[in-house]
Amino acid sequence: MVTRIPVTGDRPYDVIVGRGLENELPALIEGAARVAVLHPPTLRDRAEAVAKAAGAVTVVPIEVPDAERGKSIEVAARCWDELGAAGFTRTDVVVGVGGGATTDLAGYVAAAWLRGVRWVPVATSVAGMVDAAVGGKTGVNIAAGKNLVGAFHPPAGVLCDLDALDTLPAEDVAAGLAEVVKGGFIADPRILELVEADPAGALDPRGDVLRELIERKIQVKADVVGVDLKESGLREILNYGHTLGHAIERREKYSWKHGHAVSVGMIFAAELGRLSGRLDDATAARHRAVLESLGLPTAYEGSAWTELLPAMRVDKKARAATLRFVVLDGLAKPGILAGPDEDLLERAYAAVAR
Ligand SMILES: NC(=O)c1ccc[n+]([C@@H]2O[C@H](COP(=O)([O-])OP(=O)(O)OC[C@H]3O[C@@H](n4cnc5c(N)ncnc54)[C@H](O)[C@@H]3O)[C@@H](O)[C@H]2O)c1
Ligand SMILES: O=C(O)C(=O)C[C@@H](O)[C@H](O)[C@H](O)COP(=O)(O)O
Ligand SMILES: [Zn+2]
Repeated sequence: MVTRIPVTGDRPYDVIVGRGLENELPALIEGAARVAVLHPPTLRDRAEAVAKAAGAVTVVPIEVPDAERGKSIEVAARCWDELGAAGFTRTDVVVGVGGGATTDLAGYVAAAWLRGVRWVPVATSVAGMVDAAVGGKTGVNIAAGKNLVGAFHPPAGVLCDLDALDTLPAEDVAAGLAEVVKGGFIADPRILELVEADPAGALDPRGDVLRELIERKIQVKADVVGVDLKESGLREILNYGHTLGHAIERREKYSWKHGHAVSVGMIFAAELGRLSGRLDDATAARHRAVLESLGLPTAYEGSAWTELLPAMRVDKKARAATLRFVVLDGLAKPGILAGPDEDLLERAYAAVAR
C-alpha cells in the first residue's frame, strides 16, 4: 500500500510512503538529463538502487561524509564542483539518499546551484521521513551554530521507502521518534496515545504502529508547511524543543543525535510552559513518561547551563536580544514565550540538569 500525503503551497508536492518505491522516482526526475545522487558511505547500496531506478539518465554519484560531518559548507562546495564538472543544468535533478543530515545538505546544494534546481529527498531514517525531507528547510551547520546557512527550497516530491528502516540502527529509530512525539504534543495527541499503548511497537521498523506514527507526523508537518513555508508564524511550532536542543548539539560538537537533543529540549520547553503558568502539571509530566518509554534521554549536564544560555541566542526564532521559545498552553496548543527572564530559564533547566 502506498500513501500519498500532499503538501500544498506555491509548489505543491506529495510525500510518498510505502515499500519498494523505486518506480516512483522516474516521474519526479522527468525531463532531466543528469541526476546527482548524494549519499553517505553507509547508504551506498541504496544509492546504487536509486541510481538504477533513475533509468536512462547520466547519474553523478556523490559520496558525502556521514551524518553531521556531511552538513558543512565545505562539503556543499565540493558537491557544487562536482555538478560543475558534470555540466549540470537547470533541468537536472539533485537526489539526496539518506537521513536528515544528508537530505538537508542535498536540498541546500540544489537550492544554491544555478539559484535553484529540482531536488528529491529519498529519506532513509525516521527523522528524515517524518521531518527533514518534508517542508523544504535545507541547510548546513557553521561554527556559529546549527543550520545557520540554508534556504527554503521545497522538493519535487519526497520518497519514504519503509524498507530502508530495516538497516537503520535502533538508536536512530528512537531518535527519529523524538520528532514524532514533538508532533504529538504540538498538534496530534493520537500520536502520544499510540506510543503510550505500545512503545515497543513504535520502535519496530516492520510494525504497523511505526508506519501509522510516521504518516501522522508527516501529516502534522504538511499541514504546517503548506500554509507557512518560510516560517513567518505558524511554522515556528515545529521548532518545539529545538532552542535548547540545538544548543546542546553545538556544545557536543554534533556528536549527539539531533533527536536526543530535541528530547531533552522538549522536557525543558514543557517545564518553561509549566513554570510560566501556561501548561498543566500532568501534560508536562507526560513529556518525560513518553520520551523515557522510548529510551530517549531527558537529562543533560547541569554545569553546562552557562554555555547553553548564550548558545541559545543564535536560535532563528530570537529577535534582537529577545529569546523566543515555543511552549504549550495545553496539549496541542502551541504558543510563543518571548523574553522570559533568566531566572525562569534557569529554573526550567533544573528539570533536565543532572
Ligand atoms: N530540514 C528539516 O526540517 C529538518 C527536520 C528534522 C531534522 N533535520 C536534520 O536532520 C538531521 C537528523 O536526521 P537523522 O537522524 O536522520 O540524521 P542522519 O542523517 O545523521 O542519520 C543518522 C544516522 O543514521 C544513518 N542512516 C540513515 N538511514 C539509514 C539506513 N536506512 N540504514 C542504515 N543507516 C542509516 C546515517 O548514515 C547516520 O549515521 C539533523 O541534521 C537535523 O538538523 C532537519
Ligand atoms: O521544519 C521546521 O521548521 C522545523 O523546525 C523542524 C525541526 O525538526 C528541524 O530540526 C529544523 O531543521 C530546525 O530548524 P531551524 O530553523 O531551527 O534550524
Ligand atoms: Zn528537528
